[in-house]
Amino acid sequence: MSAIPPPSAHLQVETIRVGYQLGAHMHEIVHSLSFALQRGEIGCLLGQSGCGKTTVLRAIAGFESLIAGRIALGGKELSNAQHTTVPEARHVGVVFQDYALFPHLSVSDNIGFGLRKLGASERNVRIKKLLELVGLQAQEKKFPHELSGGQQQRVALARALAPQPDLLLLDEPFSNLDVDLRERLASEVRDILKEVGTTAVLVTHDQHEAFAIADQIGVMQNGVIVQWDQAYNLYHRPASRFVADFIGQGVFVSGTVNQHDVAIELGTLPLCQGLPVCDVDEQGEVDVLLRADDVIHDDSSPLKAEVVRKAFRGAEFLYTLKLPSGQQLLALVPSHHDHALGEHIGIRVEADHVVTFPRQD
Ligand SMILES: Nc1ncnc2c1ncn2[C@@H]1O[C@H](COP(=O)(O)OP(=O)(O)OP(=O)(O)O)[C@@H](O)[C@H]1O
Repeated sequence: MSAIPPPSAHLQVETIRVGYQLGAHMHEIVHSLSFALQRGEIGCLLGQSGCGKTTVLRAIAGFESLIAGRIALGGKELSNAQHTTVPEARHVGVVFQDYALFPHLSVSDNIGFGLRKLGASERNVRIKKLLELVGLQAQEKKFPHELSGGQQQRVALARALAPQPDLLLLDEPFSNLDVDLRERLASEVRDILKEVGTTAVLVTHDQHEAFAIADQIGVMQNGVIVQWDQAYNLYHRPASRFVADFIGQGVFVSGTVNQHDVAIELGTLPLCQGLPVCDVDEQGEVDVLLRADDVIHDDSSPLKAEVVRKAFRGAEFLYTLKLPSGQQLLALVPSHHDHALGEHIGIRVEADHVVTFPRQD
């Protein structure tokens, strides 16, 4: 799935293999992984704990050498199997999960830390600009312990951006923050990176964070990228059952492909709606992915399903519904439709893109 990057890309990660030496044995963690980013693009490696995302980031930063492959930035080769340019010569900034601010330095001095080569007035102008960029003008004299987690992470971002790196790496930068704040800060960070035009790679296990910040997302599984795509396509056109399961909420129901449509317990769904070419991979018995937002609550529908579980999400309920056959579905329903467990409610399916996979028993 990971294609060889185009030679014009700003960041080229090309068939890299990375591992850790355990005694006499090299334990390979990342297997021939490739992706590329154009200048100013934000990429994200998204995957479960232990899949190797941080290892890829460390290889790009120059903390790990390559067993094979190459990494190039701005046309300059930084790593291959024979050579690893040291981290400090790469012009790559890193923002860590734990902020790693200097506790004894003020916000301004933290931001200006990497600007010591500049003259005092140039340095101050740059610090002021960065404070403005991250919205911390009022906090410039404070020390890290006087700031909230979100503010500290903004200082870390400003400090990493100060030397105008060719690439910024963000290693789970929001994982110490509240869930609510995470997504908000992720989209603020996106705005900041877009304003300065910095190319960036983020690693996270949180898909909402990935969706809020990235232009392109690589879903990782066991040291490989299984799909490199935009968030919309990962959700609506997952390339594998693993991606379908990992991204978003949904279930698989059994179906039978019949020329250009698929018959499921809830009716018949067109397989190629809106597509210029109808190219149906699977034939016969399949599993059909139904997202929670594909299942619509409709009192007038003759199709009924029993509410077996419900989770209040504020604006919506996430209902788990049981069909007469026993198959279960998920449905996101506006929360003013408050139905009791055991109640039978009318539903219909409204799926834009029908995604099928070979039947798995
Ligand atoms: N220094 C190391 N020496 C040996 N093995 C390591 C080292 N660092 C990581 N690993 C192993 O490499 C695998 C991938 O680790 P990595 O940190 O890249 O995963 P990750 O996807 O970033 O996970 P997490 O989200 O938990 O940080 C894990 O099995 C881990 O135990």
